[in-house]
Amino acid sequence: MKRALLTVEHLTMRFGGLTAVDDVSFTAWDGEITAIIGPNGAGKTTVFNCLTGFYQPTVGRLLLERADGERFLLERLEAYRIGRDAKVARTFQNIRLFPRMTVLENLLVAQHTSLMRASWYSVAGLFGLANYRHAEDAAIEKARHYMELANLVEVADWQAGNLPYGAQRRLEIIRAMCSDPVLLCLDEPAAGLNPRESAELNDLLLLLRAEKGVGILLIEHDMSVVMRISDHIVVLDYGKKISDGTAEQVQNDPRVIAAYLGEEEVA
Ligand SMILES: Nc1ncnc2c1ncn2[C@@H]1O[C@H](COP(=O)(O)OP(=O)(O)OP(=O)(O)O)[C@@H](O)[C@H]1O
Repeated sequence: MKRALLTVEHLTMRFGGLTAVDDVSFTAWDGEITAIIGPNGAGKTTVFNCLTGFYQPTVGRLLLERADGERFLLERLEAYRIGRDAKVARTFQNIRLFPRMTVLENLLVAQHTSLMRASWYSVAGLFGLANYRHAEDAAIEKARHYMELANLVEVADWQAGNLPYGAQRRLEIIRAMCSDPVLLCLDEPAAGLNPRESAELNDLLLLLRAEKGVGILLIEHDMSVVMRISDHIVVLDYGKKISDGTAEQVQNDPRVIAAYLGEEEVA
């Protein structure tokens, strides 16, 4: 049965006289891929920024309900608690890896918090404590597992900044997964990718959904990605929600065709 993971109610964000997001409500279901689409300036990134604590919404309730029953009102949490406690992870439009670290090191840094906890936040923990060694082994194993899913094992020792662009995008996504999120928010993950890299991105996101059951919320302009992998699409235009449904429903919605997609792209 479907379970609501994120329920957005009446989200409104004003910047002075400009209403960037205007009374938007939608649900993202657990274990599903939900896309937020819309023309430039429609308010997509602002929705993400409200969800991840960069902006305090002017109005609205952002309820995250985890499978264990814990509930979080994201609009009341500071950004670090949205990541740490509510388990919402995010990537950005521009890639933010550590370019001089290797692929593996990027994935281990992402698990820094659990490693520090195992070391009891003290250098004593680093010298021979079984607890720490186990945590370190587990972190390497988790990194290896995600590198396999993202087809990055062979480049584990490459500096991240030397990877092809598509591989950097996939690394960023699996780095976010290393924090065990329940909701993964991806801001234009296909931006700048060639068709082959977009297909590899699709494969990775479908694998993460199938194997990890993580809920994915993505902003994307690339319709070859959106229409192929999304379970559910929310369309914004001038800050308002104009459509909400499956890829087929949204593609056939005259308001979407008029506002955004254009008949050519729909075909
Ligand atoms: N911090 C801010 N201060 C003032 N206006 C802002 C701010 N952030 C966003 N806006 C405005 O809010 C509107 C929505 O912007 P937003 O970036 O959310 O759109 P978007 O749908 O993500 O666009 P794009 O597809 O181009 O990234 C735009 O008019 C933008 O100029």
